[in-house]
Amino acid sequence: MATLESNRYGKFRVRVMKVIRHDDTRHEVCELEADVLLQGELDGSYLSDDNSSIVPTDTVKNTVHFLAHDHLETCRTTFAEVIGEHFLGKYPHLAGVEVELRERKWERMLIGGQPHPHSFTHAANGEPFSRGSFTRGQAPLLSSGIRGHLVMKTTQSGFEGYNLCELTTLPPTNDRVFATRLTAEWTFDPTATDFCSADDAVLTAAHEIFATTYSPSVQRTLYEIGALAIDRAPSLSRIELKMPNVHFLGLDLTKLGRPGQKAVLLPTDEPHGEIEAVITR
Ligand SMILES: O=c1[nH]c(=O)c2[nH]c(=O)[nH]c2[nH]1
Repeated sequence: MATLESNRYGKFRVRVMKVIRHDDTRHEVCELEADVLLQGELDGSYLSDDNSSIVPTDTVKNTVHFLAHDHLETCRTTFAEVIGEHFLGKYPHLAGVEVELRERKWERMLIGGQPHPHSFTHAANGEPFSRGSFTRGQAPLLSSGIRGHLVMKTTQSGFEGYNLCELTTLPPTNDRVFATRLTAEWTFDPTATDFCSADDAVLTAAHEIFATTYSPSVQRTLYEIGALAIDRAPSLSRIELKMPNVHFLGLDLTKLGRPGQKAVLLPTDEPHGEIEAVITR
């Protein structure tokens, strides 16, 4: 006999762009793509032909557009909260809502060194996102993060003193290129309100550790980034970091008449090291 163990449904990839007009020519923008998943007393729609519990996914899409019109400012995480609370408030048969918002970041163009009031360029280094998990009767769980933020340093990184065995061929080094496609997600404690300044603090901490400290391993640098982020952003309770080691391999150009050269490297995508950790307060 079959049993319906769990179920949820919603609309994915709902896109929206809001122009916030401070006056005729000075604008701000916020472009998002939303995934919204609903859970609750919905079993009837799977176990019978009764659709009465289903808020159509088309309505879910319209809701995101409507809420964007009335409430979207420039803070993603706040808008995730608006969406989650709207669905739980409006539909008593829903018990839980999951929201993910991915942002396309638009940055003001610099024209003659001055930020332009209504012309923007895509700031494309990584995909910023926010997630909200809303359960009726509980405080919302909100997080923010970035996927695939590419950073590189060309020295002040090494890897030595690691485990050696008969399968080890890696030479130790105290001077290597270190590049990573940082993915991080930081969770806010329930009292947090200023999500955007926490986002800025985390990325600034990541850049600062990466650029200004010697890295003895990706593992160590990852931890130092997480620890400084927790220190600098008091509203964070937890940060999860993923730092693939994007290798640039030394090229042997001896046969081309350039023995021992260190300037020309081979960028590689695979295989890559994968270093991950969760750091909590
Ligand atoms: O920083 C590093 N951590 C590792 O775990 C590792 N493994 C490896 O081959 N190179 C590196 N570098």
